[in-house]
Amino acid sequence: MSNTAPTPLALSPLRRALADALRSWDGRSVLRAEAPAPPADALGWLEAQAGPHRAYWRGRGEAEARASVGAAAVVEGLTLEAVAAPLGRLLGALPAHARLTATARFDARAEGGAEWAPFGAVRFVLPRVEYRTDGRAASVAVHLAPGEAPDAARAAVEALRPSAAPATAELPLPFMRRDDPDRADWGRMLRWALGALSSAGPLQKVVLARRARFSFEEAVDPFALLRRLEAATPRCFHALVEAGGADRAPAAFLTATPERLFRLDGRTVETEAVAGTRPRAASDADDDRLRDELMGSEKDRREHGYVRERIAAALAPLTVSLDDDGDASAMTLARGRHLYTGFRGTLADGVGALDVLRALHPTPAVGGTPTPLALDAIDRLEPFDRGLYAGPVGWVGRDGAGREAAEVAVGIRSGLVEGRTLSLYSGAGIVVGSDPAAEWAEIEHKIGDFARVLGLTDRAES
Ligand SMILES: C=C(O[C@H]1C=CC=C(C(=O)O)[C@@H]1O)C(=O)O
Repeated sequence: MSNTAPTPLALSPLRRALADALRSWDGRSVLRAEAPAPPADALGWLEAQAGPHRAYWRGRGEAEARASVGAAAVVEGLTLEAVAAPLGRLLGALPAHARLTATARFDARAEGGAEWAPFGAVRFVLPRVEYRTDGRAASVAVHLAPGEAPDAARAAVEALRPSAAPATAELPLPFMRRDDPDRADWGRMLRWALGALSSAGPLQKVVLARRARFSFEEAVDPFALLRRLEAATPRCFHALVEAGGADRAPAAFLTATPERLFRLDGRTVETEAVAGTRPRAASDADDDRLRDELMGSEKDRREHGYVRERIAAALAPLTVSLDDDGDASAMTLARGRHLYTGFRGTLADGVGALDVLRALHPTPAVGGTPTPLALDAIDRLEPFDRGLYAGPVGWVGRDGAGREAAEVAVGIRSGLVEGRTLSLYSGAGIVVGSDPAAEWAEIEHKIGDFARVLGLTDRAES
């Protein structure tokens, strides 16, 4: 892949595309002017740009990556319900290919930690400038929101910077690690949860998470980190979202998640239950044994079953047809395996991406069963704010034919970079029969993707 930059000369097509688009713009819809650009590494392009709302997205198994900077419009609020009306208007004004980046806190009701404040609760952003490439061809697009002055787009085009060469330097090693909860508190949390699960009460499953916070001598480069994570975690969604930064470096949320919350292509919706876990092993024989153990585990199937049941119940009122895979299969990742069941349906008339998002999030893969009781238990037991961890992250918008389209992942296997601090988050489903030590180890293995690219394997997996 070439790292040729969008030099001032290469901006001429975009300037012309913008001038052409402005001539026919009615000012009431979103303007998108797009022109070919030299192919570059999308993260390198993004790293070089200055401005707020830098974001990156590559769908699972997809060649195309999109990087964006700035905002032509931001729709945000405290809940998904609160943004429904303005979001609907903005989505209705989008042309083909245009997307809004989407993020939401795991639990909008939970009290937010200061570290997550820059990200807001629910946020949809129409990027000012977007770069997309599949590694062979590339383009740059600029947007204007309804009613905006054309100069906002012209200035953004002139402010574009040449791509940065991908960083090759080693990532720094942390000098300190702090776990919230620590092992003793994890034991106490699990005892409480297992007591509630085995009582006659209605709680059947709760997903409990941990945070491991690493301190470094120097600032962590989120772009270098994500670049290495992408290489280490094929078959995952990769996203980076920056927020804040007026008076200090912006915070960056990163995820390398295997789990899709949903995908929308016109009227077709796809989703999946992903729950039940085993690590992979180095030898084929051990790897096969662990796979068979997962597939045959009554406890993991139960954990998985709650997610399947909830997805089916949540989508039934929104769809005219809904099929699932039947039996669960194995989702095989670079270092781990999950039980997986795919769902595919056709949405009823009038149902859109936000309805699907509201119905599905949070599934019992990250919350529990029944959802409200599980959220209360998470709020009460976890000694940190999940923020965007396990929340929806992705995009909603239009495909190349102008149909409604969306892809939203579940922001697990994620981290928050704040200057010289990196916080890693992962959780595990707890049901009757869960073992606290095994669940601690499962989470340690899940944060291992990040830990490995940081050169921390021994410390993180001991
Ligand atoms: C909640 C997480 O994983 C979920 C997804 C797959 C398997 C899971 C499990 O087996 O516990 C979790 O439900 C996480 O990685 O933070």
